[in-house]
Amino acid sequence: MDRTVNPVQAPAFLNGSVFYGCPSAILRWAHPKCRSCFGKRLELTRRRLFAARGARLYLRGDLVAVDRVKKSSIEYETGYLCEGKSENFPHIQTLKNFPKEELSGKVVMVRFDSSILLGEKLDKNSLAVSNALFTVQYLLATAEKVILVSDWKREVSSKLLDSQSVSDILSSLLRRKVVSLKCLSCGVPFKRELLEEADIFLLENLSGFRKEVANCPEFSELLSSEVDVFVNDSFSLSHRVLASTVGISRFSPACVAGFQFEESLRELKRVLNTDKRPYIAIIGGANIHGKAAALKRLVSECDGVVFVGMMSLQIMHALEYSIPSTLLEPRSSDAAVEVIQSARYRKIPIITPKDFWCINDSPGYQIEVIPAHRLGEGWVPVDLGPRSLDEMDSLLSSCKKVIWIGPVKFKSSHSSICTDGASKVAQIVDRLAQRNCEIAIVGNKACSTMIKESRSSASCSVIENASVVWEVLKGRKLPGLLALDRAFPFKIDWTMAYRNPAQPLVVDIGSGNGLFLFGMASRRKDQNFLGLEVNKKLVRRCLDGVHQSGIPNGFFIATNATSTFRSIVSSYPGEVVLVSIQCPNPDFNNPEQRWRMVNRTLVEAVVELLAYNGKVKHWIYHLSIS
Ligand SMILES: Nc1ncnc2c1ncn2[C@@H]1O[C@H](COP(=O)(O)OP(=O)(O)O)[C@@H](O)[C@H]1O
Ligand SMILES: O=C(OP(=O)(O)O)[C@H](O)COP(=O)(O)O
Repeated sequence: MDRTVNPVQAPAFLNGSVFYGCPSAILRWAHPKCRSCFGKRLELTRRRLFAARGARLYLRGDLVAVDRVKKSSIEYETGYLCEGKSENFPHIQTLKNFPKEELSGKVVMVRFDSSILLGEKLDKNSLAVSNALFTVQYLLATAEKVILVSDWKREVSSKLLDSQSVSDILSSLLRRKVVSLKCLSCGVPFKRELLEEADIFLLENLSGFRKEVANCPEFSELLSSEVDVFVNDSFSLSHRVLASTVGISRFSPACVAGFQFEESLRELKRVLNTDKRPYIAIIGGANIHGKAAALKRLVSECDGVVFVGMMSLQIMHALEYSIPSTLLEPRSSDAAVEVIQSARYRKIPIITPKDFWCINDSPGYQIEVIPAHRLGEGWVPVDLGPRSLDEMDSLLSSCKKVIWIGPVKFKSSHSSICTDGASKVAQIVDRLAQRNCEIAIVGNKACSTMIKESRSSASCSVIENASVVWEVLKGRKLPGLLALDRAFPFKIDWTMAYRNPAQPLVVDIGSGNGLFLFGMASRRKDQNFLGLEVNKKLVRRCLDGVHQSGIPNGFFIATNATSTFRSIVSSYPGEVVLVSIQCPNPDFNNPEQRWRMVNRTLVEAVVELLAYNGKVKHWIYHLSIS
């Protein structure tokens, strides 16, 4: 793929002349506003820093060098990284918008979603299946070779699914011979001649490779051998960092979303839309502690919350109902109290079941409807009771949007007893759909119950993999999505950027007005300097400066460095010896309000790409990662 994209649509200005007297030269072209603000800004930043209590930052008074961050020394934040309340989904590259002529004669790899194409009950008429098949058929018609890759359960309904049987299933779905290709287990990149045999191939089952889950760069590189364009069509894996979805974007000249991926992203946006009011969330499932951040967000956006699964018992415990300790989840009480407090603060109803179908622990157990306050008497809830369903029905009757996320399910070894609470919730929701209420269904069990019970033709937004939605609700970025960021240049022509692109590279993230970069570049002619800055105007001005001064070792790209650092820097032919991050937004006190430049995605990419003995520098203060 030879397409070169300059993200600022500016030519690379290199006229061969040498750049002298850097500081004054910079001040000549730097915007007057930037000049006068610069000192002030640092002072303000310093003050903000002191104020940021609890943040693990300390001042050093000047530029400090930190030894290369060792992977083992990083203790990643295990809580949620809130990066703004709105999703800020990146504008991804899509197959639909990818120039057809760029596909011609190319080898394209499709990472498909086995839960769609190899599902036990495959419905060829479903939108997901037809979109997934369309991606492959479209590529068969436009590209030269198609390589399919996925992970799948080795056994489905006691039938062993080896690569050959999956090839056969795919052959019959696509009405085209799919040939199995065995190259991953040998660990050697395959030769292009191997592709002469057919038009479409299937690689081995990725679930057999630990390097896939560990996102090993060598494995991503192996996967991408001979691949010109990578198409990700497995949206349900977007919350995970896999070699075949995220790592591969480092090695593929172009990465785009397939038709099914694009449609799922659209669906996700519809699910999260909060325009219609009143908006009620029906929340099922367990693990209130792990979902605390997501629940806080739902409570902050909804006009009412109804708990229908194990989480309801944790909330009820915090509301001082007597709940047997065997039904309480570890570390659940703080999260439950926070959810209740947030709901009270917003004066929105928080509904827990008023009664349950329960079994007792006596021999030959009985099943009965028991009011919520009697749960402590040896009764074990197995389903929602009729009063609970009636209350839900009346609360929902006037709402205009409902999200149902998570199963109506209680922890019980007697779950085979079918009292059908989930079906009754689905019937309530279906009646709302018929009355023009916008419906979003999230999670496998909620979706399958809804499909079974739906009598209306009204459409619902559906996301089967609840984890993706929970992650977004927690405020996390989806790594699978970031890997398809449209801002990713297909390929940077480094020979246009630098006179000698083999020199060691220094990257300044958030290069702003370029002062630092120009200063360094004039002093160290033996290194190249790259500024990554999100503000396009500043970048244009910096590129003008490069042009006017003829500096041979400085270059700037307008981009969101957080999501594109990996893709841009990984294609640099030389070593990355220094990454400098100056004054990253220190406003830790109110993370929800601000876009955080330094986050897990960026730190991981820096750690991965920095040369051995490379350094990370912070201006004014040092961000302690441990
Ligand atoms: N994700 C990002 N990618 C590239 N540059 C960024 C990003 N976020 C912020 N910047 C740039 O980094 C510089 C410092 O940003 P920031 O710490 O937010 O300070 P300020 O409060 O001065 O904007 C600014 O020039 C800003 O435009
Ligand atoms: O919908 C859900 O599960 P499901 O897809 O099995 O029905 C849950 O919300 C998923 O939450 P979990 O990821 O904590 O199991």
